[in-house]
Amino acid sequence: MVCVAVKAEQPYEVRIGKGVRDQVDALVAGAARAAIIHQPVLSDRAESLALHLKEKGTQTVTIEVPPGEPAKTGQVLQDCWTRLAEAGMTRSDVVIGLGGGAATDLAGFVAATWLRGVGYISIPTTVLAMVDAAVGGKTGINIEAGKNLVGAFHEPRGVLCDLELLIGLPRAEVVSGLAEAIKCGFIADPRILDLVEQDPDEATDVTSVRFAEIVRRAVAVKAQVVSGDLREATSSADTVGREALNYGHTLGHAIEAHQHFTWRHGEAVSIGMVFAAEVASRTSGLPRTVVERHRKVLASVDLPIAYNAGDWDALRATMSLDKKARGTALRLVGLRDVGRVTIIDSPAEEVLRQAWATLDPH
Ligand SMILES: NC(=O)c1ccc[n+]([C@@H]2O[C@H](COP(=O)([O-])OP(=O)(O)OC[C@H]3O[C@@H](n4cnc5c(N)ncnc54)[C@H](O)[C@@H]3O)[C@@H](O)[C@H]2O)c1
Ligand SMILES: O=C(O)C(=O)C[C@@H](O)[C@H](O)[C@H](O)COP(=O)(O)O
Ligand SMILES: [Zn+2]
Repeated sequence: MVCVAVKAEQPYEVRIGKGVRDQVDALVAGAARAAIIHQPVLSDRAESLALHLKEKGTQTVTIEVPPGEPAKTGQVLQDCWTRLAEAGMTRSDVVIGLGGGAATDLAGFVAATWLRGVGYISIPTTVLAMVDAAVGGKTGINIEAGKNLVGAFHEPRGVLCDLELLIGLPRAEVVSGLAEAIKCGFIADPRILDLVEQDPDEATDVTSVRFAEIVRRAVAVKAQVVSGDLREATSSADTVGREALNYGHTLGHAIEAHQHFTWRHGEAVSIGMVFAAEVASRTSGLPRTVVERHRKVLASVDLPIAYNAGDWDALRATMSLDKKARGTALRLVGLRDVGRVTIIDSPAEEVLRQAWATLDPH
């Protein structure tokens, strides 16, 4: 098993291995009640975890939420609060999030808001949630106007990644998670790019050694970046903190909103990274070879690299609600080279349009 430490007010570990869900006991210790918020596909596992905890003396309630983005809504949040009230959850009790990133984002936000904050344990069950969503304490929900516009920072007590849970995960979901791993490759660890490029098929095989190394490396990047800038508070053009993890997300999130949250997050981020690279090649000296490397490595695992379903002006307006924007200035994460992140402050509208035009598949 691999343990990756995250520095926070209360430091915690991301544990990656097989059977790590058995380790939940130590994290629940001291809580009289646990609420397990899970996606429908995990209902059997949620029930067996609940039974296990009951046998150890912890009262449990299981709360099933819709699969995917429909879980990240005000209505579902409110339903969860109602269930916690019915269960009599107190400040010494814990919420457990079991599922993909949509479920862990929601469950973390439930924990952040219930009684102004109770303990939270994350058990991610998708690639994307393991390498990204479950780590770092960003929690929240979407509103129609945009992605994750309502949320809080609330760090988990621990993150348990059981790679065996990924067996049976649809390939499209595996690949969506790889988009975030590839992002980590471009911003910090080029070895991840090598691992995908050398054998894209094996990279998408969740039972392979190659895949396990990609996951470990991506988690290490996420943990290191988050540990250095927990609240996304420090960034300048030369020293970029947690905002680096938002590479590809300014356009990516706008696409998700315009597609009414029906797209996979990683697919939208994939297009967003190509866009950001195209902008960076015009503003920050990113070599064209690196821009083309984006297209090649993303396409090698069947991630989308083109987009023609959008009205630019509408997408551009949504991008203004990106959380990195300050005042009227759009701020984009860019690269000077692989592993050299920069902030592109107030890019010229013409440059954005040019980068947008390169996404046209025709
Ligand atoms: N908080 C963060 O730092 C952060 C980081 C990255 C992404 N996110 C968020 O994460 C979300 C995307 O997460 P995701 O890609 O995991 O999507 P998801 O949670 O929607 O899960 C994808 C699908 O896989 C199913 N699923 C989950 N586990 C499964 C399993 N073991 N086997 C089979 N099916 C399974 C789910 O029911 C769902 O239908 C987005 O909302 C995104 O904004 C948050
Ligand atoms: O952890 C972070 O910080 C990230 O930006 C990781 C992203 O992959 C993730 O999608 C995050 O939820 C986006 O954050 P947001 O602040 O733009 O909503
Ligand atoms: Zn993301």
